[in-house]
Amino acid sequence: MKLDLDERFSAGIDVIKRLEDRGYEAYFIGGCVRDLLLNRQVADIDLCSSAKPEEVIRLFSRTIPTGLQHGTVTVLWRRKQIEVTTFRTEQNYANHRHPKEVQFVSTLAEDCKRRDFTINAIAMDKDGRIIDYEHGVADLERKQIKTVGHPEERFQEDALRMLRAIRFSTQLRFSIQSATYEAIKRHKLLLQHIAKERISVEFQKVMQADAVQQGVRLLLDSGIAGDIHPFSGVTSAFQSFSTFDLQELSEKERWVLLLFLVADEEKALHFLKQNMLPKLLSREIRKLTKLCYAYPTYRKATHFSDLMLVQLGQENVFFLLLMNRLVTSPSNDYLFEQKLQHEQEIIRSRIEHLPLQAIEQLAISGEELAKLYMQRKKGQWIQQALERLLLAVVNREVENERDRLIAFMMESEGYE
Ligand SMILES: Nc1ccn([C@@H]2O[C@H](COP(=O)(O)OP(=O)(O)OP(=O)(O)O)[C@@H](O)[C@H]2O)c(=O)n1
Repeated sequence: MKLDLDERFSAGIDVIKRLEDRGYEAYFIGGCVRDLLLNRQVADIDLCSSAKPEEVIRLFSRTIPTGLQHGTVTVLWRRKQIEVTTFRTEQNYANHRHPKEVQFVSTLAEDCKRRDFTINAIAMDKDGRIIDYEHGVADLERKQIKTVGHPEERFQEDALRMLRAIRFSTQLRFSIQSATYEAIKRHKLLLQHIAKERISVEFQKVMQADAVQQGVRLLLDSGIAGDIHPFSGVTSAFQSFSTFDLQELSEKERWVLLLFLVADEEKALHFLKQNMLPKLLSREIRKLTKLCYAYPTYRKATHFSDLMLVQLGQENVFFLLLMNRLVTSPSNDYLFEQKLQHEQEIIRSRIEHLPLQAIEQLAISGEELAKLYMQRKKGQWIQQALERLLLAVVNREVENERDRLIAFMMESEGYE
């Protein structure tokens, strides 16, 4: 088989050519070949080569020794980063983690034998010719994840591969070959030895995939979600999570739903922390999760008071409506979307008709209040006064005009 390579591969082709010019072998390998064959977006370009890391470093002017312990050097080539890994085996495993020292080999065939799955062991030369020692192309066609050689050996070498199998199955909507899957069930406890950062990278990819539900079901069925930290603390949340139509939800919504289903705020936030999501996303999820725990029962637009609408803001109220509808609707409710939209419409119209939409729109600020009452020490009373004014404006007891608000303050108890 020979493929046409477009510009995504051009930097890699240049690097291969230079290596070949110096008498080394080099090939595209792993995810880039797999994704090219599947017509998926190609992320990183990885090469494998007979050149040793120090030889790669010598041959290229700009390199980063990204993973010398695995024989990997990153070559910087025309604003692209190409990872070059020397042909190697997997040996000297300690505690089912990465090898202590790398063992180089001389042929591509041997290098392919040490790789995790057949679909990740397809090599391609610079002209687009496929070299497929482990019959990965047939497994791509069969849509199956199968280890190279004995699954036990591959999982003993690196237990994370069991989670990777579930992740690839979820991302690609592939099945897991039965011998591979049975070995996952048997050896799942080896995952206890894996660093939580690596586990969290794989789980995040499951949560991002369209078929997230398939992934969560596999995590449960294989026993990983029941036995392996950090999932073991929240197994029942996983069980109910797997019954939702998750595909329709954004990544953020999926996380908040899962955390809300934990039904214990502290436990949920602890689980979130252990998953090491990107900071911004994590902060947002944390905020929304806390909100869901603070307002667990507001599932109808009429259950929100006017004051709550202003205090929470439309976006947060919409989120609460969604979460509460999700956890209270039967999973086959075909009117789900219509009901949700109807509720959102009611909220939107109620907010529109309020005298003001946010506390910041009050015609007097906290600073102005502090100036008016110079004799008082700044403190909590300012916020309390603002909230009192907000309530009065929302209830139409006073108009949202500066002088009227001041007069209202003066009249009301405790503020003379
Ligand atoms: N535990 C692992 C990790 C990686 N690999 C090999 O190294 C390649 C590159 O690994 P990685 O970049 O983690 O994954 P990709 O297959 O490129 O997939 P993705 O980029 O989607 O993560 C894999 O294809 C596989 O051949 C492996 O054998 N065992």
